[in-house]
Amino acid sequence: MSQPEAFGRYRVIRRLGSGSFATVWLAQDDLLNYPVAIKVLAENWAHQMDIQHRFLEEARILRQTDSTWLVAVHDVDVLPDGRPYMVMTYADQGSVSDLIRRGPLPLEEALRLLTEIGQGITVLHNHGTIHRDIKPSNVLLQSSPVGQRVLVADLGFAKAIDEASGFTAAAGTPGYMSPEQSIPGGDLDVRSDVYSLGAVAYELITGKPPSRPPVRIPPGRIRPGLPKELDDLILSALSVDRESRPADAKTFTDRVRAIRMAPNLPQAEPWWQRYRMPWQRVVSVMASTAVVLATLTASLGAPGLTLTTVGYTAHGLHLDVPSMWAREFHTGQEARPAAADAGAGPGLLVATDAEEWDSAVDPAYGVYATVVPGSHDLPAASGGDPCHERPEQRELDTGDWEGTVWDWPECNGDSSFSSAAVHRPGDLATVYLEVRQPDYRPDLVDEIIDTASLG
Ligand SMILES: Nc1ncnc2c1ncn2[C@@H]1O[C@H](COP(=O)(O)OP(=O)(O)OP(=O)(O)O)[C@@H](O)[C@H]1O
Repeated sequence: MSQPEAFGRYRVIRRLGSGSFATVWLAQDDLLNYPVAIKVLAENWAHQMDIQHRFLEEARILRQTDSTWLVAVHDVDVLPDGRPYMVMTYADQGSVSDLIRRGPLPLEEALRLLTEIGQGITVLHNHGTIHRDIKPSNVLLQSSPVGQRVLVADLGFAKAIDEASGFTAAAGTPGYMSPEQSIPGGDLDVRSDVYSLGAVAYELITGKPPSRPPVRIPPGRIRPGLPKELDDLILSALSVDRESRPADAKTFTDRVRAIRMAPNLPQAEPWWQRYRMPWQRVVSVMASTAVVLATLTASLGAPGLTLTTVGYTAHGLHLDVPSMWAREFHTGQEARPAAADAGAGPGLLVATDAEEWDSAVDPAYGVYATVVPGSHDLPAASGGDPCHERPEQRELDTGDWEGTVWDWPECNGDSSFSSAAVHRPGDLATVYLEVRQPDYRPDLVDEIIDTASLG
């Protein structure tokens, strides 16, 4: 769509973005000397009466609710070609999704944002409206004299359109939508929004949305040190059974506020996202955990990734592992039976939780490594199938290390698992490794292998 000069009295400055159903423009109200955001329904939808009706309905709700925590609609009109548009408050600081991408938020900041989002949704619930598409990209941010405030936007318009246009597919955004939303025509109530609030809370705190329901990993597993009440609240909001969720946005928000106001709110340093921190901060965090991590040092490996060097002196094996996994160390950890059958003896385990390393329900993230002397091959290393399905097998050559990697991109739902048997040309020893990580990143597996050294 080419840039129009103006919508009515509003002079267009630039396009802010497009969604599935509309384009949003930044414009200037020259009369009042104020910037506004103008959302114009896309041409292909604009001539369907039911969709026009929904568009205006969204504008009406936002006009009527007129809340500090919701995007305000100042005006609506129709262009000469029939496309309706609404004139909204301009959110000049992007969205919560942009904010999360920039790095981990201090817990206090995450809870403040969550409280404000919850207040916005409470206003909608009091108005008898279900948002239906709460996610970080639909929560906008605006500068205010006291800092920054949240503006909840986009009232589930996409969902409304799907219903209005008779699509049978379920709509919403995976990761944020409640299980009942994935049933086309499923009956929804305010507790669907409570589920999404739980998902947004999960992402604000851990940096990533929860897995598909049922969600089994509490946020405190990814960001240790969270108040237990917060873990419990988020998991209850994410319950598959909506009877187990907080009754509405207000109940949820009141509980977040109480946790935030409690004396001695912990920092709950975000281990999982530490690699996103600025470098200086990484150094100081590493220094403060050096006692726990014994003789380890921090180094930067892949762009943006903080690695901790670990050594297993029994085998002269050293390798770098992501610092956020290096919480517990076990030397002498038994190899998986199939690997043991192929000659792998006990090795080094570095993980977020050594006891849960092999748990199918709630696995820990980390790296297991051992050395098999006198061997060039470990054909059975992938056996024993920790993930109950066939792995993807690939050959690896890092320049230093050669061998085979077996990947299970989705291992029991909540993590990815890889095992590898690699050797250096000329060495009569094989290094056997396992990596369990939250997301499937084969590049990370390869990088860990690449950092290995023997001798
Ligand atoms: N009031 C606003 N102020 C500033 N930017 C806005 C405003 N409203 C929307 N935007 C931005 O405009 C873009 C398009 O928004 P829109 O709501 O149409 O779609 P979306 O939410 O990105 O996608 P979809 O509707 O398909 O889920 C987004 O990048 C959004 O952040």
